[in-house]
Amino acid sequence: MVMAIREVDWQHWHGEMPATLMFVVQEGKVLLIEKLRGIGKGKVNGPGGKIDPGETPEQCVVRECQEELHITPLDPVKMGELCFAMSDIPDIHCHVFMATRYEGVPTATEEAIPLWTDLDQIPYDRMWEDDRCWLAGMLAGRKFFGRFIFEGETMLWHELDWQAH
Ligand SMILES: CNc1ncnc2c1ncn2[C@@H]1O[C@H](COP(=O)(O)OP(=O)(O)OP(=O)(O)O)[C@@H](O)[C@H]1O
Repeated sequence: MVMAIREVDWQHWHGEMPATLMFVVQEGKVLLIEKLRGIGKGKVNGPGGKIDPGETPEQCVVRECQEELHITPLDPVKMGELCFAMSDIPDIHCHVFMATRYEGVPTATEEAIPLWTDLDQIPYDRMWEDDRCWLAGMLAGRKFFGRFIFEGETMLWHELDWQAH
């Protein structure tokens, strides 16, 4: 069977669901989570979630880290944006941040289990497929803009632009 790739008019695309992700990096490790509920339950990802009405992406990513891990990232830096055209859930527009400092102690909650991960041991086989395209480059300090088409959990198409240095 040949699967038709969904046509997406990216010029006029608008992600119905704005969301965020945070990657705290310290001493050669990145703070990932095993996500216990919501979209991508069971997968490894950064902490993050949906932006509430009236919230900025930065406010959201700090709140989500507080809720999911009981930490407050300090001075979040916006690293990129991810546009996900999804097949079975609303399209997601995700704002991705990094931080090198935080307050609090990463703590397991009902939403997430913290996983300090060596930068050279990222468990891509337990993560969303798109992470293979951008996560390593971002952790190396590069800013990006990506567009992806998913059918369920399978990535069918992607396009990634890296900001010039
Ligand atoms: C398709 N490829 C993908 N690759 C990488 N990350 C992805 C992703 N698709 C979704 N994500 C992230 O998953 C979280 C969903 O948000 P989600 O956990 O459902 O939101 P929130 O915590 O607000 O949930 P509840 O409202 O409590 O259920 C959010 O960080 C979002 O950026």
